[in-house]
Amino acid sequence: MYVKICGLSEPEHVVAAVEAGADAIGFVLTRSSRQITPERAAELGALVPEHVLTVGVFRGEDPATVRQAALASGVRAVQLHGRHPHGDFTALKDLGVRLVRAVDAQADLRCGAFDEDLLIVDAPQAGSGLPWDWAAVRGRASGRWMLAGGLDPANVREAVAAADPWGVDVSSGVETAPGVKDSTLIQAFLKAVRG
Ligand SMILES: O=C(O)c1ccccc1N[C@@H]1O[C@H](COP(=O)(O)O)[C@@H](O)[C@H]1O
Repeated sequence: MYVKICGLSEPEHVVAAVEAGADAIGFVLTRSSRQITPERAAELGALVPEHVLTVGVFRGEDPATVRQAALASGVRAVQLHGRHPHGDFTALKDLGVRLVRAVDAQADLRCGAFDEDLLIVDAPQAGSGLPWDWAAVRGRASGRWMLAGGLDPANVREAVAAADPWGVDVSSGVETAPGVKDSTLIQAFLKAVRG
């Protein structure tokens, strides 16, 4: 099970996620309480080994803005959250990073349909921490797709059993307050997923 821990802003939490076995780490580079600058993301990314994917999270920005922030931060992937048109992914194809499409369950749920490398199926309200009807996506998404939205160490096994995803993605569920990550919760999440 592929695991992405998102919305990191402090070195200790980046190190905790890597040591706990995360496959991907997300830095929010768009307007949010979790937003960090591309320069901060570059500092944090320097702590992440090659085999772990660093992901810059964007929502609503145009491809030129995404490109600029991706280059400044050095992330290895960009996540376009929401209903970005196919052309936004095409425009970023030459950037040399992985492309991640993050959408709600009503969108096209075939990973690769927009030339993306990874797909995230999220709650209607991204980053809210609110659980949703995970079972509704079972059998509808295909390829390398991650379930997100309201996951935490206590419910992630139930969510995986309900939706049968290829991976999982969490932010709020490993925080003690909005935007405040907790290393113990990060470790507990990885342990709950991997057993
Ligand atoms: O986390 C944010 O602030 C955010 C802002 C803008 C777009 C996406 C955002 N987060 C994404 O939401 C899910 C995690 O949701 P949850 O907090 O665990 O319910 C994940 O895909 C993040 O990348």
